[in-house]
Amino acid sequence: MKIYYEDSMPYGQEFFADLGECEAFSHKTITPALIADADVLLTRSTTKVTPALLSQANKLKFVGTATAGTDHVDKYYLQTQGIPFVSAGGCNAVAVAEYVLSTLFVLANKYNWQVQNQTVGIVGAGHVGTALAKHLSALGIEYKLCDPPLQEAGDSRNLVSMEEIMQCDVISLHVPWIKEGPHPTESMFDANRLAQLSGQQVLINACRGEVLDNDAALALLQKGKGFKLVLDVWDNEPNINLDLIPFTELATAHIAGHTIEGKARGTEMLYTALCQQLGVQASKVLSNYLPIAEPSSINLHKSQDDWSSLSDLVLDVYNIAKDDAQFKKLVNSGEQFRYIRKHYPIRREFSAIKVNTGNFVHSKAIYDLGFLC
Ligand SMILES: NC(=O)c1ccc[n+]([C@@H]2O[C@H](COP(=O)([O-])OP(=O)(O)OC[C@H]3O[C@@H](n4cnc5c(N)ncnc54)[C@H](O)[C@@H]3O)[C@@H](O)[C@H]2O)c1
Ligand SMILES: O=C(O)[C@H](O)[C@H](O)COP(=O)(O)O
Repeated sequence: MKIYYEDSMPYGQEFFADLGECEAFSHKTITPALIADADVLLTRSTTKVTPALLSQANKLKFVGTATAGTDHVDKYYLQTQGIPFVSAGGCNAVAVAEYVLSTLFVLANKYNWQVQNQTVGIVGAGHVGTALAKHLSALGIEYKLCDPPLQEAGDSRNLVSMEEIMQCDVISLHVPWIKEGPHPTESMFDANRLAQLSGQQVLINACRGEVLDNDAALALLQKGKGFKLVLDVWDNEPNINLDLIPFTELATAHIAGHTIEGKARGTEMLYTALCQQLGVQASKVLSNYLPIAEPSSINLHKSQDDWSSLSDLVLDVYNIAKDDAQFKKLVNSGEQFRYIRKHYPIRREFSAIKVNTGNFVHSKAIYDLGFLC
């Protein structure tokens, strides 16, 4: 059996080698001819899985993406061909939640806010939205969730309208890119909605660039409309509108989900699904491969107040300001955008790090964030 996996997938060889003959490919050089003998195709979001790409893969039996987003895959085509398709929803939900938390602490330090006094509006209450809500809850930060599809499906949580979300201090977007149907998300934040934001409000987009009209945002910001924009994802990646960058508070190269755990969990999820498809017992687990974090334990800083200690801890483990500075220094083309993503430094999730909290008053919050005791 021939298995092709995208080279940006961590531990691809380790997970799949026992299941067949494995070959890594780059999204930059993959062609229909290269994967003509594929039984299995495993990608990340950088490979566009189109009928054209699969046109010679006549014995393809399984396609998987080790990502949460699936907009790069022609799922309808796979269905018409009877080819099973699997994605890795939830693999990087915690990574994105930690990205948003880091954003909150960085902006709180910059603008002298009390982070605990902010209300966060979460659009999309799926894996990422729920993980973010859990993190905010651990810290006692108020949040609201908006998800009309889940609301219609009878989700038991207290889901609110977009109008209520628009009143929040911070709005964080966690929906798939959906072009049509009853709840499309493409340009959900269009010129009209963006114009309703005040100068104090923060808008974070860490889902898909096309959910927020980048041109409209730029036009408003150029006119002095002062909402605070944080972008991890962009229209038309990797060839993004570079003019927008100076108007962002924080900007990164679509790396919100790029912890080692977030990426590798995606590989593990595909491995489990492929084993199931093949009727083989899954015997490998991610914990066999993940390296020990560096450092693997942290002593809580003795800061002037409790919230500073929490802020210092979160920013010690992941400080988005560093990614923002690197991005703004380096990015000047689509190629550079890709380069920054490919060479993203090792980032760990809170769950890889033990915190010695001593008798810190918020020890429970720290463990509820996922840190090890
Ligand atoms: N930047 C990154 O690194 C990164 C990482 C993970 C996911 N993502 C993106 O974020 C998206 C969400 O990820 P997830 O794992 O939570 O997916 P998910 O499928 O678990 O959740 C998405 C939620 O959005 C809701 N939704 C759909 N249309 C909506 C609308 N019009 N208004 C409000 N809610 C709506 C759905 O009902 C669902 O509950 C992914 O599709 C992916 O594109 C980006
Ligand atoms: O959808 C996802 O899971 C994320 O956007 C993910 O981070 C994409 O990662 P990539 O395929 O670009 O490595």
